[in-house]
Amino acid sequence: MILVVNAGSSSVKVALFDDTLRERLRGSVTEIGGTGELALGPARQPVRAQDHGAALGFLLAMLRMQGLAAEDLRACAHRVVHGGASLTAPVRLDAAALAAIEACVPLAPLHNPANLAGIRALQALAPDLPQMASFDTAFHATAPEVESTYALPSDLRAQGIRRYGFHGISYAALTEHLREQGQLPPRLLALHLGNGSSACAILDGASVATTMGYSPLEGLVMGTRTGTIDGMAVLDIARARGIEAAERLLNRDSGLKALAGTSDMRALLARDDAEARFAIDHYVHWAIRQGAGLAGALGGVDALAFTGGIGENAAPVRDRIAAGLAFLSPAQVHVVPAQEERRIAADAQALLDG
Ligand SMILES: Nc1ncnc2c1ncn2[C@@H]1O[C@H](COP(=O)(O)OP(=O)(O)O)[C@@H](O)[C@H]1O
Ligand SMILES: CC(=O)OP(=O)(O)O
Ligand SMILES: [Mg+2]
Repeated sequence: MILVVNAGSSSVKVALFDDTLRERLRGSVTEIGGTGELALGPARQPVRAQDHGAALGFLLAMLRMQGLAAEDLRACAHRVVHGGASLTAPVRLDAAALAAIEACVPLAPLHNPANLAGIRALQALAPDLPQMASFDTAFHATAPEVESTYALPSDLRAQGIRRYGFHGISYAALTEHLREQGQLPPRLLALHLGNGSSACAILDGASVATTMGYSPLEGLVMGTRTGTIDGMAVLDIARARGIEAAERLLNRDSGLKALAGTSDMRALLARDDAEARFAIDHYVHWAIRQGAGLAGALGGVDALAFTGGIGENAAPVRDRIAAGLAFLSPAQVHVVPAQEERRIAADAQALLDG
C-alpha cells in the first residue's frame, strides 16, 4: 500500500491506496495549532495538534490501531506545493530533493514548511520507508514563456522570479478524469476553488496559463489570501508594517477572512449580512474576471470544470461563476471531485515500478 500525505497550510490529510490504486482509508486533522477535528474513515473526534508533525503523529497512531504496520507500506508519497524551476516531475526524496524543496520555502510560506514537516515526521517514524513527492507546480511546466515570464530585468528572471502556477496535481487529476470519461475538450477552463483558489487554461490536456504566479498568492481571491494586488500596494504595506508582517497579512489575514471575518465559504453562504454578501460577490466577480482572461490564452472555451471544496460543494457560488462565464459559450460544465491524493499515489507507484 502507498500512504499519501497532503499537508496543507492548516490541515493534514492522509490517504491509503492499495496496489490497484483503490483508496482504502482516508483521514485528516484540521485547524492545526488550535482545536480541530481528527477524522479517520467515518470516525470523528476533537483534537489539539500543536503542529504538523503532531497532527501526522495522531493520524499514524490511529492507522496503527486499525492494524496498519510500516511493513504494509511500499512508500509514502507527499504533496509538495512549490518545486521551483528544477522539480518538474515526481521524485524520490533524497538529500538533494529536500534541499531544493527547502530553497522554495520563501516562495510558498504557507505550504512548503508544512510539506517538509510531514516529510521529516515520516522520516523519523519510518526511516527505511521510501518517500516520494509530487509537485503542484509541475503541471504548469508546459506553459509558454510569455505566460511564465514577469517583465523584469534579466538578472531577476535568471534568479527564478517568474510565474510557476499551482494546484497542478489537482488539474492533472481533473484532466485525466475527463479524458477517461471521453469528455476532455480541446479548450478547457478549469477552476480549483478551495481554501486556495485558482483557474487554469488547459489546451489539449496541457496547462497554457494559470492565475497563480510566483507564489500561491496571485490570482483569485481566496480564503485568507488577497489574490492579485498591485505591487506598489504591497510595498506600501511592507513599508508600514515590515516585511514579515506584510507576508503574514497578505497570505493569512486577507481574502474572505478580511472581508467578512471567516475564510469558510460554507459559513459565509449560511449568513445573511452585508459583509458576507459582499465577500461572496467579490469572490465571484474576480473568479469571472480572471477566468475570462484565461479564455484569451485558450482562444475560446469549450467547457468549464470545477473542483475543490467550493467548486464541488458551494453550488450557489459555482452557478454564479458559470453564469458569468457563459458568454464564452461553454456548453458543458463539469464538476469533478478533487483527486489530489490518488494522483500522488499513482505518481509514486510509477516511480516505484520504474
Ligand atoms: N458544503 C459546502 N458548501 C459550501 N462550501 C463548502 C462546502 N464544503 C466545503 N466548502 C468550502 O470549501 C472550502 C475548503 O475547500 P478545500 O478544497 O477542502 O480546502 P483545502 O484547500 O484546504 O483542501 C471552504 O471554504 C469550505 O467552506
Ligand atoms: C497551492 C494552494 O493554494 O494550495 P491549497 O489550496 O491547498 O492551499
Ligand atoms: Mg486544497
